[in-house]
Amino acid sequence: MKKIFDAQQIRNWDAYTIAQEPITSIDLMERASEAFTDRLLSLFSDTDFTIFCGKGNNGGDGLAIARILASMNKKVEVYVIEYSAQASADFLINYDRLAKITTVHTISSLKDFPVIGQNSVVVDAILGSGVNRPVEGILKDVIQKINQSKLPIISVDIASGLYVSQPIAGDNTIICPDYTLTFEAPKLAFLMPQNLQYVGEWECVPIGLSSKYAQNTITSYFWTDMVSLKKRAKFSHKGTFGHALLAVGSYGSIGAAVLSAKACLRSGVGLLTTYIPSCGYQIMQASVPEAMCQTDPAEKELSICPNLEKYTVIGVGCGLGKSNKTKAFLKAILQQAKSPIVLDADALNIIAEESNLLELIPPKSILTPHPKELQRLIGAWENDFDKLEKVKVFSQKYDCIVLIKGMYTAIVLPNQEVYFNSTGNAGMATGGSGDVLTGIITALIAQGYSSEEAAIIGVFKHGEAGDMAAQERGQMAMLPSDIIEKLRW
Ligand SMILES: NC(=O)C1=CN([C@@H]2O[C@H](COP(=O)(O)OP(=O)(O)OC[C@H]3O[C@@H](n4cnc5c(N)ncnc54)[C@H](OP(=O)(O)O)[C@@H]3O)[C@@H](O)[C@H]2O)[C@@H](O)CC1
Ligand SMILES: Nc1ncnc2c1ncn2[C@@H]1O[C@H](COP(=O)(O)OP(=O)(O)O)[C@@H](O)[C@H]1O
Ligand SMILES: [K+]
Repeated sequence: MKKIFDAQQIRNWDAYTIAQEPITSIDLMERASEAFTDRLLSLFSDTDFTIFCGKGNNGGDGLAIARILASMNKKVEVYVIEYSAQASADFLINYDRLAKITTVHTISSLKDFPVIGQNSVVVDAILGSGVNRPVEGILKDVIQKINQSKLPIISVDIASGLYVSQPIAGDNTIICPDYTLTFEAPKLAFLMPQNLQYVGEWECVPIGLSSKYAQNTITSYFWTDMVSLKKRAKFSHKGTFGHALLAVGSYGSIGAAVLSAKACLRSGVGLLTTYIPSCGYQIMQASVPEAMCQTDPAEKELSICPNLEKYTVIGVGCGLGKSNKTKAFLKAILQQAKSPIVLDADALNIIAEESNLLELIPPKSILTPHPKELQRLIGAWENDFDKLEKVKVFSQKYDCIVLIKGMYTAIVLPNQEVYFNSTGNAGMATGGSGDVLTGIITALIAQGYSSEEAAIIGVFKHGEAGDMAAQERGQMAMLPSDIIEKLRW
């Protein structure tokens, strides 16, 4: 698990490392630039480099990177954009160091903009985490020119012009990089779908910032890049791992019920009962023999709430449909449940339509909407940051855990913490993947994980299995069933 910090916290992290390691600020810049260059060269070994620098520390990095590349006999051209009379101290030191070994060009107006060789990659070191307003004048012109260059663009730390943890206001001009190599930790901006073009592929380059600072600094944003699991006790028995009920399926969607059931069983549940419409009985018994199966008296839909007493946890919604009878069933299940419920798909759509049901959601329930379902629940949003804020309000108000599913699924907790998931791929964007997730999370709660843990771990393992399936079959060929088959615990 990594913490995600805002721009001010990043500045403090830098300062804390300098004071505590101790290391001078210029040496820290050198370390960052060396780490960046290492990774840059592993991506682009046979190219020339054209580096555009601002006059703050991001520009200072650019100058140091240029010097390191030049010392390796790489062909490098460096341009400093003269948008301000001010320059940071470490920029000036690196300027002097570089000017001793090569020419440093300046760009004061667009006529200074170079013709860039076609074998070059562009390194964007204009503005970093210090950006605090939209770019104008020569900065804007240069950024536009770079974006038009059609050459690969690699941003140092963050694309110039992009805010670390704020939405973009108006029509800002921002570098559109192919890659962002960011220092130490992910930035919130990278995880917002609306910023895709301003991030490209991204990865963290470790530069040895203080781990103590990271431990002691409070944030509400986290990046889940690993999870830890409870050990399965040696003398355990099936009763140890809970009895889950999956109330799922309707005529034409028994497949959703089967997928959620299989995923639940592949995720360590002690006992599973599926509660499905009668039409699904034979399908379920034949395809998931490990699950017990109870049927609703209605042929094609769920209509009556079964006795819930013996169940540790309930998952409801996959393939449910929204008939009036099913709405009544859902209301009854919400009223009778004594513990958190995992709510997915049509269970969420019904709740969105019948807002009086919101108050009935048991505390610490987990809601797993995809974007459309989320919009039905919370209404439209202005941008991804606004969406996050709206979900936080919802989560706190109804004391429930809400997932914003998709790439980097966000798990929003009632205490206002948000966990962004690092696993998963676009091969999972196919009907049934969400049913698999519901089964996984339900199984984890059955085994005694808290709702918060179950959501974070379940989403991570779902994505991890999806990544393995994609590796084996390719994103286009993989099926939700493959995700289930690839689950490893
Ligand atoms: N994190 C770390 O630990 C490490 C970080 N390092 C590096 O430092 C970078 C952050 O450096 P930084 O703070 O000097 O900010 P940076 O982005 O270069 O901006 C400079 C100045 O520009 C200004 N300005 C802002 N917006 C503007 C605009 N639109 N148009 C015009 N001007 C604008 C604003 O000054 P102002 O004009 O407001 O006084 C601002 O202060 C970071 O991204 C990373 O690359 C590494 O070296 C080592 C370890
Ligand atoms: N581009 C993507 N990258 C990573 N994960 C994705 C992507 N698209 C979808 N997923 C994941 O796949 C699942 C899809 O869920 P959902 O849309 O509810 O599917 P369904 O309702 O058909 O079962 C979610 O867990 C989501 O996070
Ligand atoms: K940059």
